[in-house]
Amino acid sequence: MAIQRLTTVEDYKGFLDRFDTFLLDCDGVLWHGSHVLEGILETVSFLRSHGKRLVFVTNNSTLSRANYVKKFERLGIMAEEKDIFSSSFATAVYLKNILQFPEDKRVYVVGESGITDELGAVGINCVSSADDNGVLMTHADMGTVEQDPTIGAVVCGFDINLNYRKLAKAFTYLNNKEQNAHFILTNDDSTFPAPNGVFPGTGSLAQPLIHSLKRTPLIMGKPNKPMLDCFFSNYHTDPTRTCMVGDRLDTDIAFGANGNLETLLVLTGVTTEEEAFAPSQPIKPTFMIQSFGDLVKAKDA
Ligand SMILES: O=C(O)[C@H](O)[C@H](O)COP(=O)(O)O
Ligand SMILES: [Mg+2]
Repeated sequence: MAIQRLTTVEDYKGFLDRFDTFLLDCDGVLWHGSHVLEGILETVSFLRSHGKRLVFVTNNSTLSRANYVKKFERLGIMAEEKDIFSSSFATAVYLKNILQFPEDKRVYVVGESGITDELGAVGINCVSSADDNGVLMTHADMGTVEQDPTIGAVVCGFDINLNYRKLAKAFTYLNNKEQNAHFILTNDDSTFPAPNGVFPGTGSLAQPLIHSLKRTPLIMGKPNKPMLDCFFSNYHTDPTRTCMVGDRLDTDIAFGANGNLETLLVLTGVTTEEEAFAPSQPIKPTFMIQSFGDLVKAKDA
């Protein structure tokens, strides 16, 4: 199926008239970090004024839904926790409901507060690696990394303070065959969209553990089943009138396809136009637009 490129005001209006609900990826669609992209605030207001429902579905595990609400408000977008689905939330739901994680075990978290906050909210005990932020490890320290039999899982997410000490602890817990700790990634995005390009993403940060352990982790976020189940069990929407909007083919657009949704690829994040149109590219969006912020021009139609 050919990708439908949206370029004119009439294209924008025709596209918007097809849908009642938009599942919006965040990094690379709405913002880069704390920089909201051009036209986004106006488009969000325009869509809501026309009765469209907006739901936010992000692989970024660094914030809890409660803190995402604060970020949205700080950046000028009203949002409620019930409309935010993050990979940290999907991870908490999976550990609680699917793994039925035992109460006498703990999760070692290589990541930020989004993970520890969401796991704590469902009553799962965590050991945060934040205590090792900035802690330099020496060769003499190698013998100080000990086993911890209370660790039943290691969860890895985006951790801007990742270091050798954290990796050594995670490796120690995951390499103990008797302990049989679960190895979980909140998501495995290879890169992270930033204002001036991309940086290594969560999936790349976990490679030292994947390579050294020779273990394949369970992955929670888009396009995987835990995030799909987390969304569709909490949010009931008509799939024929719902569009997934994202900047990555291998997470957002694949997630939409896995949920039998039409999809819109934006070119303000990771995926380039050349990548999307490459004949060898197996994942194709339904629609493509330069920026989600362009859609506000439909008001001139
Ligand atoms: O490295 C990461 O974790 C991802 O790049 C980032 O979190 C993506 O977030 P999203 O685009 O799904 O909002
Ligand atoms: Mg994105």
